[in-house]
Amino acid sequence: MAMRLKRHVSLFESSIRRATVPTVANSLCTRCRRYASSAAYPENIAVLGGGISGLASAYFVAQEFPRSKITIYEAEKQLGGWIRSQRIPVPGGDVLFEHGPRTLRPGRDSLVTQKLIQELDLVGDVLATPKKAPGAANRYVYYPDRLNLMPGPGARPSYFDLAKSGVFAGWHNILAEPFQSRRDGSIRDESVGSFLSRRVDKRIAQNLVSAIFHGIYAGDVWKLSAKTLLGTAWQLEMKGNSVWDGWMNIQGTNGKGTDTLISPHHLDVRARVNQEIKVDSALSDALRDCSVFTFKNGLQQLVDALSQCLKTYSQIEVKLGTPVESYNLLSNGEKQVEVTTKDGKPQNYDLVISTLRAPALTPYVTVMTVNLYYSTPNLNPVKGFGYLIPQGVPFEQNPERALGVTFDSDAVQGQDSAPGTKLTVMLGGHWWDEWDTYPDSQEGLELAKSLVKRHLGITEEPTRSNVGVWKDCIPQYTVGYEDRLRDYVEKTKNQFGGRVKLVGNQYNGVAVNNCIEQAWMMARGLRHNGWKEKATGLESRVVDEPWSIIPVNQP
Ligand SMILES: C=Cc1c2[nH]c(c1C)Cc1[nH]c(c(CCC(=O)O)c1C)Cc1[nH]c(c(C)c1CCC(=O)O)Cc1[nH]c(c(C)c1C=C)C2
Repeated sequence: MAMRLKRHVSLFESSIRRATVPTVANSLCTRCRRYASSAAYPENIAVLGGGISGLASAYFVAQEFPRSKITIYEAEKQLGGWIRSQRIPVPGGDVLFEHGPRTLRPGRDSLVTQKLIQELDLVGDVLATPKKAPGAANRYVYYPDRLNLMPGPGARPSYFDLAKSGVFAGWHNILAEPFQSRRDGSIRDESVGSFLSRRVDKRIAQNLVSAIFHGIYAGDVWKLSAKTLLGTAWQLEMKGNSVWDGWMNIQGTNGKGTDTLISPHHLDVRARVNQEIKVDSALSDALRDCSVFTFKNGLQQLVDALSQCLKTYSQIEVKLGTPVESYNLLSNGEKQVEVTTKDGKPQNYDLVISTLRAPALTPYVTVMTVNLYYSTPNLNPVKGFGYLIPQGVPFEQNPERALGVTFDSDAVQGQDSAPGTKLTVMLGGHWWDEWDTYPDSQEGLELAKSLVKRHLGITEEPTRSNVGVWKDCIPQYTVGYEDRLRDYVEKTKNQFGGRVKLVGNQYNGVAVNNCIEQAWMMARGLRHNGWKEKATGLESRVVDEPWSIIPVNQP
């Protein structure tokens, strides 16, 4: 703990040094700082929402502006949003139940998360699952009435069995893709399902790709946006007469092997991350060749370490159980934003970072997670990461409306002190769209037990279980998202003159890594008077510029 605090203090001091040099003149004149237009830094900042996006925003903004007072408003009594890990006592020890997000991916998107892990001194607590471990390599799709092992590094499925099940039905039509004419240029967007049906085969969307979209978005491929979620293929289609032709047309552009396309926003993020983020070898070695990673006490360890760290900053105040009702730009000439909470009196801020939901931008889905622990080890006859259930599975094979099951005792090892078998059944998502009420805990448990009995043959009663309903937890980037985002960014910029910055899982991806990266980008953009600019922080995300061609392996 002492070491952690020392590290925070030294980071804090170096931030103060960096921030003090250009602000000396203004810091001498506190009266000047009262007026936002001439102030060197925002005196009062509000962060709306205490999930991972809000906490990471407060952390990175505090590094940029060590003299600002930062208030975090959180509606719940607890920080961290739906990242929630719980230790449950069981006979012979305890086990960790993960209710929401459970693992992180180690790719390029995780570099800012890695920086955070280092600064919070969590490197020694990282648990990485090697790519070749059965808990990573064996990924299954349930179709139509059995588990199918998917091909991948370390997994050798029987191609005969795969062909027989029909899970890959329609793939041969990929050979005809180059001969399908490209879309009409006036089409602004379409669903993932429609795009795949048009370019390849409807069965690919129904029986296979919908499973992957269940695993990430718990969403419906017939509603999710191809332009947003299959961006590269969507762009390539218009670079030639087909996706394949577009791909061939961009090859050789850089003269350095295979080329690909990258959006202006991702190019910007990549350049800044490469320039500024350095990861120590201790962490990069720990994450080399790993498929996913988490912490000894689950993902909540990251939230807890971040919250503890923020508590050591005297500039930060956390208001729990304080839902924000509204925020409005004041017309007092000082460009301040008035934040009104449910019970409190309004407070004025020079800058607001909102991670709150924007209902006009995306709908949400609700997911039920049912954690099951059995004290019998190896109860599950299948070893692996888990399985996903595509939309094309017949109703009688999935009357519970489940999305998939993770095999937690295989996927992450080193969190539990008691042996046994741990699974999580995920239900609902888009299947529950328009539902007014959801199954209660008892019904949820019964649904999960009936599913694992039919799919995995597990009939034993779980020793411990937990059921959670996460209302509106995953935003859905549905058809037309890019246009709605552009309008929303424009409207927010004009309405608040740039004094409201936008961060969260509604903008640049739903993964924890995406949220942390975006918080860092936002905070970084506040430098050098960036906080005063008439911008929301998402301008590069909605810029109307062509995608760039870069080598696939460009760092
Ligand atoms: C707890 C429910 C969640 C579901 N999706 C997410 C959560 C938190 C968010 C999410 N899940 C995955 C990603 C991809 C990238 C990443 O950073 O990890 C995101 C943003 C991956 C994932 N999660 C599960 C699976 C099978 C996958 C697929 C890809 C892979 O092979 O890693 C588990 C799982 N998550 C959800 C369901 C329904 C589910 C089922 C087993 C919804």
